Amino acid sequence: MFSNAFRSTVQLRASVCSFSTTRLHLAGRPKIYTKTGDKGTSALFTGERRPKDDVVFDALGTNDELSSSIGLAREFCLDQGDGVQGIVGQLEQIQCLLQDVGSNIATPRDSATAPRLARTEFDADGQHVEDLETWIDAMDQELPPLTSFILPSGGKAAAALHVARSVSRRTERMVVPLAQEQRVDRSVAIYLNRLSDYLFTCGRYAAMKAGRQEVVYKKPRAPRVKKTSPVIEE
Ligand SMILES: Nc1ncnc2c1ncn2[C@@H]1O[C@H](COP(=O)(O)OP(=O)(O)OP(=O)(O)O)[C@@H](O)[C@H]1O
Repeated sequence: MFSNAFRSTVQLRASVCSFSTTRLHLAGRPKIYTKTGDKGTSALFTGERRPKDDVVFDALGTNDELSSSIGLAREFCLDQGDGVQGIVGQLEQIQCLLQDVGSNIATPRDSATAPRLARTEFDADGQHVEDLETWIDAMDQELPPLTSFILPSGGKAAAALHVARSVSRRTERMVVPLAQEQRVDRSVAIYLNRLSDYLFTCGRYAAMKAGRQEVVYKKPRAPRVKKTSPVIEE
């Protein structure tokens, strides 16, 4: 299941790829369904087809979930308004970059042609990671220091940002093995790693701006053991 944003970008990108020639047309208008995926395989940007349970599609699908969960968090930030408008703009930029992350994942670095590799390179100069770090540091200046574990909480925007953070970590887990095998650029794994720190900080920041207390971890009390009178066996 794909978000419309993901579909439209993938299909836009697909239009420059060889596998787009299989798309069905109705009165000159491309249809959203090609039916080419019905047999359980799908295409990479190189045109290569693989089973849909291939690790590449796991990574692509999880990256899509990440963008969707950021989209939801962004909507909650918009609703919250005051104090988090800056985050809204940043999240939109990040969603655009995640489309580029998807292109990188869908273009195996170990087999794609040089022009395709160049077109889908991600964050070669580390600027996108640096932007995340700048945004994290700016929010940290305003936040109270962390003294205990916090639980995802602090209002709808903050809690949704924590969901996005955990999806970001799952995307990273899918991408790391591909990066280790040099099938995805290492910069993608680094970006996802920093993104989860950014989303964590955003969650705390949104809670603070909403005037909400973050729920902190408290060690649950051990159940009290009932004292029973000794059983005297006859
Ligand atoms: N289940 C999936 N999970 C993650 N990525 C997928 C999945 N299915 C397809 N993809 C990737 O997303 C791109 C766009 O998805 P799309 O749904 O158009 O593919 P399809 O299932 O092969 O085609 P169709 O839906 O037209 O039969 C594909 O080219 C492929 O790279």
